[in-house]
Amino acid sequence: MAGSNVREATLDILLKIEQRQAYSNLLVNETIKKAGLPQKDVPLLTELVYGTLQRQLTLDFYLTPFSKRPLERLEKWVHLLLRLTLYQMIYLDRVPDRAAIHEAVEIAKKRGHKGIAGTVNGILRTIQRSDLPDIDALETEVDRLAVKTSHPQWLISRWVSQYGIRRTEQMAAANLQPPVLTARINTSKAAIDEVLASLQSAGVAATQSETIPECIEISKGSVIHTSAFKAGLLTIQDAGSMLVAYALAPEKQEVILDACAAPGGKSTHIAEKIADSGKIISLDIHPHKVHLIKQSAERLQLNSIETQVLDAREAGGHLERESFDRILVDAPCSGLGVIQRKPDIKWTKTAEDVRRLSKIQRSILDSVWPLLKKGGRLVYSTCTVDKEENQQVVEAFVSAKEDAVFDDRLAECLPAYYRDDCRSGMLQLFPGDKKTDGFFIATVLKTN
Ligand SMILES: C[S@@+](CC[C@H](N)C(=O)[O-])C[C@H]1O[C@@H](n2cnc3c(N)ncnc32)[C@H](O)[C@@H]1O
Repeated sequence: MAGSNVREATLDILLKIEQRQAYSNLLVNETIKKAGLPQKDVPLLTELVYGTLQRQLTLDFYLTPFSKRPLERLEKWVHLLLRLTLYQMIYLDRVPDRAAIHEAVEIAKKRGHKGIAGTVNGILRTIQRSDLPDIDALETEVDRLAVKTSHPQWLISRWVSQYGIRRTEQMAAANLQPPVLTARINTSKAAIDEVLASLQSAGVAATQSETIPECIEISKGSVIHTSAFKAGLLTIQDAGSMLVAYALAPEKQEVILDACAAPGGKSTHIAEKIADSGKIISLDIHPHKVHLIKQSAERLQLNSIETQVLDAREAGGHLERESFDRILVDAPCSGLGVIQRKPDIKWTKTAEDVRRLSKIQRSILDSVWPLLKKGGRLVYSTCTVDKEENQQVVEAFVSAKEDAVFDDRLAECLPAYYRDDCRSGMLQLFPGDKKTDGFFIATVLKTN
């Protein structure tokens, strides 16, 4: 595929994301599969889609003074083509500016008319000759940080009010870095060294993580076509997610509820931890997603997982009271901790979504609580850093239940590297801090 085709494919993906037709990660994977892109083009396509999406606010800030029309009044594809090209001019050293501009003009000629190609050419060539506008001239610290790190202003002010400016700077900067790709090895089936060697022979470069025993960090190559993956020796999972099974601390033969389980990353980890003994009931509200749990369990040859399509807010009325030793609520959330992997989240989620989700999270907790045995442990987790979905949900829940207390043995359950960050049965992980996504884990005990 020639360079302009990669850029056209990128433009199509960006347009679909803009029209909210799908999430970035799904579209990139689907396009790679469908278009049968040669392997050598995949890194460039991935970089162009994610890079342009990640940097879009900064790019628009730079483009604005050079466009006669306000950017939002340009045809959408023209606006996206300008963003995509400016991204290459500013952030991709390996693409010469004139090549990026030439490709853009060719695409504009093909998609539009001569006039549009001329406008695109004019804007980009003027930028090439000029100084970019100065972000530091913006009035407030929040505005400067928002534009510099390309995050919506509302989100930066929200993080500043929740965590202060330092932490916000750190998170926002980390979100612009390429994410660390990690996988979990099923160490009951194979030694890490064996799996690493098998991956290496398949062209995958990976090393064992220094923080979580069964975790490997992948620096090159794709694992899903390897024989080790097909044999069920590993699962792609973020390091933060791996900590959830630690926090739950399941024991052999126990009966466990995973209330929001698809695609099954944590259910399968729990099953691996208890050597596939006991029973894990894995619920999800979406039938097609429940299918993914089944597929994972099959690939990993795990028999202890039973799936059910069920709204966890109604689980209390469908499952037996006090029948579970442990319950995991890995709740639906805004995903504001995984912007590094899914940059569209920062442009699509709103403060209203956070509020709406926090109500769902609370009602799931309320519904499953009666199902937990006395003395049992519930783990609440999310992949967001927002306090309204994390501490505030779980603190309000615990204070509303007479038989619920935070379980401050959380730290003991976790690998040493994470222990100091636990506070009264809760752990908030931040992007850019401990090589994980932004992730929250709370442990709650049901008193006798
Ligand atoms: C954070 S994801 C779970 C990820 C999963 N635990 C894993 O590790 O692979 C949240 C899941 O909750 C599901 N969900 C959303 N609302 C739900 C509800 N009311 N009841 C049950 N599942 C729900 C979503 O379909 C989604 O699969």
